[in-house]
Amino acid sequence: MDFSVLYIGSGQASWNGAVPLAKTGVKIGVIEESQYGGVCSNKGCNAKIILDKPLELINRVKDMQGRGLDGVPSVNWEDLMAHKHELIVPQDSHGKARLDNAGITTITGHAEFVDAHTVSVNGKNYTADKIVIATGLRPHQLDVPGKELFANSTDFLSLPHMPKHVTVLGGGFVAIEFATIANAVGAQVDVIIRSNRILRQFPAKYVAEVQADLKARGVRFVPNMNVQSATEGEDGQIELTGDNGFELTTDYVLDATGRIPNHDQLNLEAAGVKANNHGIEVNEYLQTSTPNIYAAGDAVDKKTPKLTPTAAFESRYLTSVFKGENDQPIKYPPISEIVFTSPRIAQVGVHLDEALAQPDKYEVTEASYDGDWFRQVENEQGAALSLIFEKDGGTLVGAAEKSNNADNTINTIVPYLAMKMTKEQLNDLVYVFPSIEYTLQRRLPLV
Ligand SMILES: Cc1cc2nc3c(=O)[nH]c(=O)nc-3n(C[C@H](O)[C@H](O)[C@H](O)COP(=O)(O)OP(=O)(O)OC[C@H]3O[C@@H](n4cnc5c(N)ncnc54)[C@H](O)[C@@H]3O)c2cc1C
Ligand SMILES: NC(=O)c1ccc[n+]([C@@H]2O[C@H](COP(=O)([O-])OP(=O)(O)OC[C@H]3O[C@@H](n4cnc5c(N)ncnc54)[C@H](O)[C@@H]3O)[C@@H](O)[C@H]2O)c1
Repeated sequence: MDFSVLYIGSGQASWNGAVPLAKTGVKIGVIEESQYGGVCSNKGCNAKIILDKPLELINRVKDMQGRGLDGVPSVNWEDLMAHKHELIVPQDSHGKARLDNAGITTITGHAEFVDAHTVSVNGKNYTADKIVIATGLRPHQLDVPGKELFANSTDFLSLPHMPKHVTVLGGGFVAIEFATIANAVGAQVDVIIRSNRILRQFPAKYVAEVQADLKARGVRFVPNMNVQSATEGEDGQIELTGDNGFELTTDYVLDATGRIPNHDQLNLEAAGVKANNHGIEVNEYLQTSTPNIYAAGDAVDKKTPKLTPTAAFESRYLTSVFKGENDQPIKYPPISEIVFTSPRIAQVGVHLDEALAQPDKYEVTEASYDGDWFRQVENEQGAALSLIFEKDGGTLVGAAEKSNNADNTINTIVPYLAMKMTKEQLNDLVYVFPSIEYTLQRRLPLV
């Protein structure tokens, strides 16, 4: 065999486990058809957070007007895009160097299965004892006449100039994060959603508040609407039609209607690997229907959120299995999630809406920050934290926050949940004062 372990895809689900495994002397190959490091590094999280940064800063500056700060800066999209390129373009070569430096053989090209132990790339066959499918997702394209006029998330992340009128299709993570960015940069933004709810996985109450805030800033939402066609007008604008005679003329359409698995291009049948529209089917050891073939990250059909930290966790889990250090099924810790709106919404553990629907099982307390002096230093209004306790035993099992600092608060709570800490133990922790964490501790109903 050419390799002990051969990874298809070089994203978070691959390198996080492949690099430490290679360092133990195991012979490893990684195949990548596009950019090394995968979506998050090159056309996902990293690029997005660079474009979001000025918005976050501007919102904080707005809150401080008349409280020590005068004047609100505006976003220079072209400069911001140049800054993004400067940081993101090298990620591909850094991603490859990370593998090369660990002694991993990198193979550039499109991989397809020949059989359960053989993968073909550019007409050459490579054999391996074990193969890990870590091929991720690609943007879904709405199937309507004129769909070629639509841009996707990758296009938006390299948009040279912000159009005057941006129309976003979808109400998920990408749709709402990018609508928030386009609005802050000065575009008129319309968001067309096929249902009447955006960001379904986040607490309805906080989502409604964020949506109301976006509306107040000029974002228009078109609920319960299916786009039916797009045509290009003479002036280069895009004319959309939809249900019940709906028409909209716009400069730019971002199709943010979700992401679909790449496994349809892997010739899985040759290896006997089962998959469906949601991803590769795996057992609780991330093993596919063919025992020597595993899958990790976004490529997997799973209930766990398809995020970078979960992909990295699964990759590290597989390494512990391959090293013979772990014979247990994968056991996910509480997974935290955040949507980068302004303010952010973040959550971990039991979801707030699920807890509110089961009052016999959960006790929910909401701690408003409006009366908290430290949170008022930045004059943020309407920030709130919900804590979910199991009635039986009183353990903290979930939390959700809507605020500029939601990421920090939820990250602070992650170990509380993972270590199943009691109220008394939480009370005994000592944090820097003043700080977000100290404030959080005072908001917890501890004793
Ligand atoms: C716009 C956007 C913003 C995001 N923001 C966040 C965020 O803020 N936080 C967060 O946690 N997550 C975010 N995500 C999700 C995150 O990017 C993914 O969860 C993560 O990249 C999954 O890693 P992965 O390794 O499973 O797959 P990927 O990163 O998709 O890597 C798969 C790799 O496999 C390669 N590949 C596919 N098929 C083949 C083949 N046949 N042969 C060779 N190579 C192949 C692909 O080219 C790709 O490089 C975002 C995603 C997008 C699109
Ligand atoms: N902050 C983050 O962590 C972050 C940010 C961006 C993306 N991501 C990840 O990337 C992935 C993809 O995000 P996304 O926003 O592309 O997908 P999504 O699944 O979050 O949202 C897709 C949206 O498109 C709509 N939609 C789907 N099919 C449609 C159709 N035929 N017509 C009209 N609307 C349709 C859905 O109702 C939904 O509102 C997710 O797994 C997410 O976890 C995470």
